[in-house]
Amino acid sequence: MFDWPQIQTTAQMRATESAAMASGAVSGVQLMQRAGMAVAGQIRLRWPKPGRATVLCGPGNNGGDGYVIARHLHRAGWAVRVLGLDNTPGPDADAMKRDWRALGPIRPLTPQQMSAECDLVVDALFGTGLTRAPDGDIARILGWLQGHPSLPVVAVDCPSGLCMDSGRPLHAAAPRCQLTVAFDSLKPGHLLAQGPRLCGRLVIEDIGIAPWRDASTLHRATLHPGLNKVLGKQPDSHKYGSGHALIVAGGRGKGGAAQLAAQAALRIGAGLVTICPPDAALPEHAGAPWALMRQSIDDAADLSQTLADPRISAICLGPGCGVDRAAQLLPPLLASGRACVLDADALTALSEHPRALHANCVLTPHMGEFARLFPDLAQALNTPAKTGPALSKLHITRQAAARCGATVLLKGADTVMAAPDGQAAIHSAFDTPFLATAGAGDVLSGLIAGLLARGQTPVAAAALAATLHSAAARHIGPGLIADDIPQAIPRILRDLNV
Ligand SMILES: NC(=O)C1=CN([C@@H]2O[C@H](COP(=O)(O)OP(=O)(O)OC[C@H]3O[C@@H](n4cnc5c(N)ncnc54)[C@H](OP(=O)(O)O)[C@@H]3O)[C@@H](O)[C@H]2O)[C@H](O)CC1
Ligand SMILES: [K+]
Repeated sequence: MFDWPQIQTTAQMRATESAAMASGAVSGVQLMQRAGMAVAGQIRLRWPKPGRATVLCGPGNNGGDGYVIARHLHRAGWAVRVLGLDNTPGPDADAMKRDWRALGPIRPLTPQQMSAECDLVVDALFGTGLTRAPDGDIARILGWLQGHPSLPVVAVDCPSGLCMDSGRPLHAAAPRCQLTVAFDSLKPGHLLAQGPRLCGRLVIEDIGIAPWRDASTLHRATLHPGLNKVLGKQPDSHKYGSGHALIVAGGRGKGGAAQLAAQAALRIGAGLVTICPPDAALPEHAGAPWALMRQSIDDAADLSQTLADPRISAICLGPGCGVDRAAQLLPPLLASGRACVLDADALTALSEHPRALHANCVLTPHMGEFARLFPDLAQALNTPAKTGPALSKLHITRQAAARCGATVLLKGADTVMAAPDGQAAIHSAFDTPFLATAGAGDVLSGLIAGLLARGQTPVAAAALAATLHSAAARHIGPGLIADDIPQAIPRILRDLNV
């Protein structure tokens, strides 16, 4: 999707790594050397003056990376203490352990060996192989780190104790790291749930295994310069070439939400946008923006008649609409097969009166709305995570999309969108908490409607809209009100050279 970075699950990472090694192009030890060297390089870049490092090496290959890191930091003049286990790790990690032993001792991996007299801790305890909550001495070390929050921790691949498939900690004391250096690809856990808070600054290092990756159906939705081609228009374009979005509005005194959606659809470049309140509320929509067209829709028959115009390419139903009105308008809307966004009151109507959806629908629930539509999935996510891979927001969104046959965008600081065929994207925006404000969701629905009108596929429209929405919010910053977001879209488009 749009050249967005691939995200790989831990199972996919293992398969990629195995395929790379099976090809004979690279060995496990070489991969470990590259991984460890990359982390040491990132540490030296950010802490140019050599100091005192404690490297915590776990029982698997993550620990193997730790021994490589220790060796490189030692060579760069750092005073390095290594804490590791006696038991034999895999052959690659064992070889790296032996190389370190030629330079320095390995102390027991116990909390008694932890000392605040150091400048940096390297967490190479567990990576993608974590299957359960750490216990015993390792759990106590994690607790010790939690008790020393001012000590910088650099995570190798991920903070230990965090499930990389879900972003859910399997242990309450998973460390809050300053820097995480991950290998080859993002994993879902870097972007979901607690992952972003625990990872700190995230750097992905290429270790040369990209050619062996399976084509992923999961991407990170993010702003990048290539989007200018997606969002740009041809010099000879005609307004109908960019589609016609219809935004259904609610009754008297309830038109604001639809206005926000309509302005967003206009700003993102739908050729025409018409706002459709019931006749009694039409006068309330008389003012600016003058680019917006108005047409009353009173009932299902009115909507059917309006949708007879094939140039209407997307409909947004739900914001400020009223549950009864949404329930009344859903049948003709769904029967038309037209691309549509179903939000707010349309989602409540759907949860009260379930209806067959189709592949051109985008549902945009927040967690509360999702729980009303898919109670079993929401409840499963609420069950504490004890083993990895733990159930994630990604899993339940994919399951919901497959079950209802429509694209589902599950909102949050980590927004997940999934299509019924499994295509999915994660947009992680933990830096825009001020987006949790009245009307912001209506703007998101309008952006999706505008992009659907312009011909984007449902999952692409949802992922692009989520990305532009948070970019616009970031541009405005704290103090933002939802009305500001559509106004900021032109600035984001200009920055993208659209
Ligand atoms: N992907 C790549 O291309 C590369 C990855 N590298 C690094 O390798 C790790 C993944 O290594 P792996 O050995 O698969 O896993 P871990 O190091 O995370 O450790 C798993 C071992 O620990 C055991 N385990 C799991 N959970 C626990 C727990 N709670 N307590 C104790 N032990 C646990 C597990 O064994 P079990 O059979 O007991 O489950 C494993 O033995 C990756 O993250 C990268 O850092 C390469 O170095 C470079 C290429
Ligand atoms: K780690």
